[in-house]
Amino acid sequence: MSERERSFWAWGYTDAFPDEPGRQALAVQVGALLGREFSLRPLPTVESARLPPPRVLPPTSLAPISSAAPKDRILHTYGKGYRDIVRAYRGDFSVAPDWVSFPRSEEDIERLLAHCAAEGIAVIPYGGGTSVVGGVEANVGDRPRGVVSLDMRMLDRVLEIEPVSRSARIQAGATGPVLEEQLAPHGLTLRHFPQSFEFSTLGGWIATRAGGHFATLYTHIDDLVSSVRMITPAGTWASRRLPASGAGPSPDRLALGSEGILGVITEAWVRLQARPRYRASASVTFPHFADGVKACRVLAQSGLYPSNCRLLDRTDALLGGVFVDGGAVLLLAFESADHPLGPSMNRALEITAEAGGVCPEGPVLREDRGEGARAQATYKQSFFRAPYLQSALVSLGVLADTFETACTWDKFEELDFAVHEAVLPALQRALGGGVLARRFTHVYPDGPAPYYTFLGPAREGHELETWATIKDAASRAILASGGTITHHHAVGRVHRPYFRDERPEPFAAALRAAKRAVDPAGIMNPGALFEPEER
Ligand SMILES: Cc1cc2nc3c(=O)[nH]c(=O)nc-3n(C[C@H](O)[C@H](O)[C@H](O)COP(=O)(O)OP(=O)(O)OC[C@H]3O[C@@H](n4cnc5c(N)ncnc54)[C@H](O)[C@@H]3O)c2cc1C
Repeated sequence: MSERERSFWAWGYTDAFPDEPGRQALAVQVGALLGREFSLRPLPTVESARLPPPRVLPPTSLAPISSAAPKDRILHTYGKGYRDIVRAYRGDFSVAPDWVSFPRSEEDIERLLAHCAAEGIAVIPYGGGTSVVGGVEANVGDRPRGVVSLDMRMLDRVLEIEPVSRSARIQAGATGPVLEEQLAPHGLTLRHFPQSFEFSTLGGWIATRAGGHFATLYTHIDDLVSSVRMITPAGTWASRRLPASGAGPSPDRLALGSEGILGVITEAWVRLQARPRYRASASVTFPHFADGVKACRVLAQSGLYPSNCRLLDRTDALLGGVFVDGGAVLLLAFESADHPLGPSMNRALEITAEAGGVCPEGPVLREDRGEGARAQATYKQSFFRAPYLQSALVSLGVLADTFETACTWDKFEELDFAVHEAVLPALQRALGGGVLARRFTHVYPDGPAPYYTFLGPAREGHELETWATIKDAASRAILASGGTITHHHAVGRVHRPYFRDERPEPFAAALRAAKRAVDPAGIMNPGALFEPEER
């Protein structure tokens, strides 16, 4: 377990949170973008946190693995979405769980679930707590007598590596860095890098169907899992480890995206890859965003499968501190453990040039010789800072959040138009202005995954209502124009009403029936995916 202290309100470690000069610089940057001045607000202290006393306490048999200490309850109250950070910044921990358990074995989990089922206490599986959709929030309706947060951090080992099939059996509480560190000496990687990699866990990725950093091919955890082990209140759900199977509906597919409502995922066999040796990268600028969209579609349908194909509009690039002389920039990359990538990159640049893209600096081709850690180091530099900055923005009085979707290529233009038509006026009405930036995080042969960031000057004391208005406008626009309510952030509690509109009703009935079968007392994460009273 890490010695470093995690912030009780913001993203990440307290020692990595931007210092005062860093926040001043951010205030200047965001001030220039939003056309007004922002000043530093005082940072909250844990002493000012308000939380109710626990309604129930762990029984003696569970006491050695449990804690009802205020600090532990505070740290397990929220995920890390905008509304979580705002509530924690305000010191509002009114929905804190009654206690937190840290199981060390599957037997501990079985004992905990049996106790909670008998006593009518809700159990919320907790991986890294990086949910941005209220997935770990103890907002569980009126029925449960109490709420336990079940933190998986003690179960973080790579248990077995099977090199012939390039697979590993890994415990669900392993975070990205912890599991990669254990795979590195074997020259292997899971190669799953969500932006929350530093804290999110294998179990959380499976439970939310996480999407990794790579733009194409094996980037979703769905494709990297070959079997799952889950402890449900009704018994152990363990699938067989197979490369593929046509034996009826897949038990893994039901565990994937189950968001803690069926049971606790304890381990999984995952498919590994050799660490990449060859890399190629290039930046391509387009006069208009639409030109970049066209290039991405042709690239996604070309069979080249770039590892990165991240199209940023001008505002999105500016948010990352990059000025683009045009309407969009495409960050293009390939990587392989097996073969040099010059030909793939050259063909990709022909495609982007046909769509009007220019790559003045040309591609960069690299070959790593046994420097397995480099992928992670590069990833760290470019990716780890961003979440810290989002929390820092809250402390400057900036409303900043993201939302994401996926749609087919034929619907993208209409969806993008509808999102702008809905969000910009909502920002104007609520905050007197703001900006909306967009990018593609993933591209598929049949459509992109657009990802939007909105920012505006928050109205102090009204942050949550304003956020809800903008989020609702964006979500409705997305659903009305053929997108999904989430491409990789999951449903949780925040997307629940929109998920209801997206899913077929017979499927919802089947899922509710599956939950009743494995969780007859209805204790597993009530309120995620379904209304708490929906059973
Ligand atoms: C800054 C930031 C960047 C992010 N970037 C990405 C990204 O690039 N891609 C992406 O997909 N998501 C991203 N997310 C969202 C989030 O990180 C993912 O949903 C992630 O998969 C959650 O993992 P976790 O371990 O933190 O799970 P938690 O947040 O702890 O839990 C999420 C849900 O899974 C359930 N759960 C957790 N562990 C288990 C288990 N062992 N068994 C059963 N249920 C469990 C919980 O009950 C909850 O419903 C980001 C979030 C933040 C804050």
